[in-house]
Amino acid sequence: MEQPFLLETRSLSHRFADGAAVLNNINLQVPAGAVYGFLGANGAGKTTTLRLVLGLLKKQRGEILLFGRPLESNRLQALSRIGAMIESPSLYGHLTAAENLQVLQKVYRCPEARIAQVLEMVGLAATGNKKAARFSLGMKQRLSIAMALLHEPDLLILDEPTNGLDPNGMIEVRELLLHLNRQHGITIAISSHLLGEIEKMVSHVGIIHHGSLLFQGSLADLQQERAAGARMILKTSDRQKTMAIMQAQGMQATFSQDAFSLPMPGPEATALLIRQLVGQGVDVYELSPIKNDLEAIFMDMITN
Ligand SMILES: Nc1ncnc2c1ncn2[C@@H]1O[C@H](COP(=O)(O)OP(=O)(O)OP(=O)(O)O)[C@@H](O)[C@H]1O
Repeated sequence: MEQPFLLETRSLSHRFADGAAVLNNINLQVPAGAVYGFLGANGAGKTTTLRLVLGLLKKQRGEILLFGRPLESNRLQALSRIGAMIESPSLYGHLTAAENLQVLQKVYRCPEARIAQVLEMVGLAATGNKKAARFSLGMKQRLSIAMALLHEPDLLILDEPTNGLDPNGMIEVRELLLHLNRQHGITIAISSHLLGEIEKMVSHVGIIHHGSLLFQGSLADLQQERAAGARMILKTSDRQKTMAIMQAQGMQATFSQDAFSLPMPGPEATALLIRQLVGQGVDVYELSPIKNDLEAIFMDMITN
């Protein structure tokens, strides 16, 4: 039977020698063909997870499966199918893009023609004699991605590849990754703390918080989950009357910082609420849904 996940972890946990557990039972599932966004704030445990997956850290508890087989019994073969960028790019500034790639091409012993191919794939084919030190940060990131692509991997694992980039650089990298996924069929796992940025490119999301996976699924699943828990903000001129009217309608509202927050009612219940408020002389200053993007979902998930 074909294994549907290129990367999977089961109950992966980790503790550094000097401290508390940093990963608790992480069950990542990266389907073939996905762009999987691994989201979490700084220190949530993304890099530790990715380092474990690549065998850069010694596994303590749980299982890691790459291409459907345990990492430990299949390490070299699995890693030969993975391109990774974990730490910030280590490029030779005094070399051109092609020369940087030549260094690795000799290590990997892949055909020299592959260099021109990957330069083309990442949009650096026209950089000629320009030294890497003079590249923009976005170009440097793309060159690092070219390095990760040199041995024709099926899976790219990128730790915060848009970190430190300006908006144009982020767009460049995002478009490149989408191109690699759609045109070259490469599955991508990308970590980020930039929620708005990643939302535009991922098909699947895993959200990690304090070492635990809070959510995993497709972007559509996440939005659905969010819609089920959608809330709205209500500001009026009279707190007591408003609360009484809402309670009479069976609405569970909370009040803080001069506004009510309540589960999004249906259109009829909303209309009735407004009619009753106005009918009892209460002015409605604001009635608005809480922003429904990944950022809001994430905030919801980490504050609840
Ligand atoms: N070598 C180490 N020794 C001890 N603690 C560590 C080590 N590396 C990471 N940590 C701790 O483990 C936790 C998770 O760190 P990790 O780097 O995995 O988070 P992250 O989500 O990748 O965040 P960032 O984006 O800041 O790298 C943090 O509390 C961090 O301080």
